[in-house]
Order: sequence, then structure tokens, then C-alpha cells
Amino acid sequence: MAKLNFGGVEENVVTREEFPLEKAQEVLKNEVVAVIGYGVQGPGQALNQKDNGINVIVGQRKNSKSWDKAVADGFVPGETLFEIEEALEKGTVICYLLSDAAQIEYWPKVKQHLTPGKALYFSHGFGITFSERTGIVPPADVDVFLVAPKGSGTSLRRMFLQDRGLNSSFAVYQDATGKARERVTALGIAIGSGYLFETDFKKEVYSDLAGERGTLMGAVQGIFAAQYDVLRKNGHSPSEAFNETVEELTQSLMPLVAENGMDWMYANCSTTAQRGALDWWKRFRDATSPLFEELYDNVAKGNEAQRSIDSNSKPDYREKLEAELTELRESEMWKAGKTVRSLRPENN
Ligand SMILES: NC(=O)c1ccc[n+]([C@@H]2O[C@H](COP(=O)([O-])OP(=O)(O)OC[C@H]3O[C@@H](n4cnc5c(N)ncnc54)[C@H](O)[C@@H]3O)[C@@H](O)[C@H]2O)c1
Ligand SMILES: CC(C)(O)[C@@H](O)C(=O)O
Ligand SMILES: [Mg+2]
Ligand SMILES: [Mg+2]
Repeated sequence: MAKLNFGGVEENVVTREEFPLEKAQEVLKNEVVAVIGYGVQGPGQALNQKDNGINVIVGQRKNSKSWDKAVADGFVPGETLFEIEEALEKGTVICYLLSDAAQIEYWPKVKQHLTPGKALYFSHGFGITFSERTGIVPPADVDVFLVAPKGSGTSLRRMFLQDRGLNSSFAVYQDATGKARERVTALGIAIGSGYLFETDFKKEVYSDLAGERGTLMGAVQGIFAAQYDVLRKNGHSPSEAFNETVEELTQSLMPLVAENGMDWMYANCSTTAQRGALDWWKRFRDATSPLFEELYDNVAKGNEAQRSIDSNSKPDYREKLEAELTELRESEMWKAGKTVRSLRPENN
């Protein structure tokens, strides 16, 4: 494992150079990897493993959209696609990729099939860290670990097809066979991770829940909405407000940040913009810090996990979710965005 320096702090990282795909294939050659659930991560991880020559099967409820999607993606009923229980029975590695709430409901069935020596794989530290709320407590004679891609399953698949790799966190919670580390590393490489960063279950879930509620998803929509509204109230047109709030960020400036960092993006803007951004960023930091503190505290107390369990376990959670997503989609800002996107030359 390589020790790399991150801004002055040394951390353990598994690189593809030290753990190439051939090694992953060798480690997994006698395993049946059962991907349980075919939602967002399921397809990305199952297809990448299949293309990487791993013996992978999918477990999914029959008569569901996800079953049909698995068939359309090339999984064959009775050969590589099974009802959940059958896949649990056949798998030696159980990749538990149902939604975090559904994992609670299916846990008794999963547990029943966790015979000694099998491995239980998660892509989130949720079920184990909040075990008092989820009831997920694995038997002592199975390996338990996680590989958590730091991005959407859609990106995991897309980047794999572009010969790129999404970074993932990995952690071992329980090493019953003495081979947990080797198994989890092989799986991390097989699902198409770029680099594997070591963490533990609790740190993974705390940072992940904070990040997605914060800058990655919640906060970003919040500041977009706030700026857009102020521009609109001051007489700017929807297209002007959208371009100056979202389109320029995603199309022009964030790709520069991704390539070379914030200072480089700043350096490629006018001195006028630089002056203003350098003056204002700390005020935005100071204004939002208390909210981030509150968010982290809520995560650490288990409140965010409980809220997610409560709302996503309801039978009508999909309809409720769809109604909230529709509200976003139908907002003036995102309707303006739809028109702006249609004007991108590559979309014509
Ligand atoms: N979505 C992502 O890109 C992403 C990224 C990193 C980690 N994760 C983690 O990966 C795991 C899977 O997440 P996901 O977003 O792919 O899940 P998802 O919400 O897409 O659901 C996955 C599957 O669960 C099935 N499911 C939902 N409710 C069910 C129920 N009551 N009974 C049976 N099946 C049910 C769905 O049909 C679907 O096939 C979670 O632990 C999540 O936190 C997800
Ligand atoms: C893709 C995300 C936000 O990183 C993941 O954490 C999720 O829960 O979907
Ligand atoms: Mg998450
Ligand atoms: Mg995440």
C-alpha cells in the first residue's frame, strides 16, 4: 500500500499499479460475487465487474423495473440473474446494494445465507454503524467490509467505459477468514475504482451523509436558489440568472477546478473577478459554518440516519420522493435550465 502525502498528512492508498486488475481476477477467481439490488450502484458495480471478467450474478425482485433493466443490460435469468434469495444462496461475496432502508427489511434473509467464510460487502457504512437502528449485526465467522465509490453509480459506469476510474473509500470491519483485506481490495479494483482510500465504517458514513447533505447536493442547491432569487428580484431575466448561477459554473468553471484546483480557476478569470471572489469567499464560509456544524452534529447523533430510515421505509416513499423532485424540476430556475441546456451546441 502506498503512503501518499495529502496537504502535509500521510495516508494509505491502494493504487492500480500495486494492485492491477489481473491480481484482482486471481483473488476472486473462485468467488461468486452476488450483487443484491439493481438500482443505481448495482448496475455500475455489476457491469464493471462483468466486463472485468469477474464471476458476477445479480439478485433482484422479479417483476420489477430493475429486473427488466438487468435483463436489458445482459444478465440472463436463471444463469446470472436470480431472485434475491437464490442469489444470496449462490453468492460467496454478498454485495448488499439494496437501498439503505431496504437493507433493514431484507437483513433476516441475508443473515440466513451468511454461512462461514462468506463475505458481506457494503457500499456505505450506514447499516453497520447505525446497527442499533438497522438491526444489521453480522455473524462473527464472515468477512465484513465496504467499498464506497465516491460518486454516483452512473458515473462509476461512465468513467469505467471512458477508461477512467472513480475514487472509492474502503474499510474492513471484520476479518474472519484472514483474507478480508485482499478480498475487499480486489473487489474495489474489480468494480472500477481508480484509487482506494482507506477509512473505517463510521468515518465513511459520517463524511458521506454530511457531504451529500452539504456541498455535494443540499448546500449547492440552496446557494443556487438563493442567488437565483436575488437576481430575479432585481429584475434579471431567468436566462441571465440561470447562466450566472449554474450554467457557467458547471460548463466553464468547475471543469477548471477539477483539472487544477480553485487557485488555477481564479487565475483564469479577470483580476476584477479574482478581487471579488477573494474578498467574499471567507464571508460565505463564515455564514455557512454554523449550518455545517449543525449538520455534522445531526449526522453524528444518528438523526439523519433515522430520518432517512423513517421516510424511505414507507410503502409510498417513491411517490413522495417523486413529488419533491417534481417540485425542483418545475421550479422556474430548473425550467430555465432545461431551455439553457437545449441551447448548448452539442445538444443541437
Ligand atoms: N446511488 C449511488 O450512486 C450510491 C453511491 C455510493 C454509495 N451508495 C450506497 O449503495 C447502496 C445502494 O444504493 P443505491 O442508491 O444503488 O440504491 P437504490 O435506492 O437505487 O436501490 C437499490 C435497489 O433496492 C431495491 N429496493 C428498494 N426498496 C426495496 C424493497 N423494499 N425491497 C426490495 N428491494 C428494494 C430497488 O429496486 C433497487 O433495485 C446504499 O448503501 C447506498 O448508500 C449509493
Ligand atoms: C453519490 C453520493 C451522493 O456520493 C452517494 O453518497 C449517495 O448516497 O448516492
Ligand atoms: Mg451517500
Ligand atoms: Mg457519497
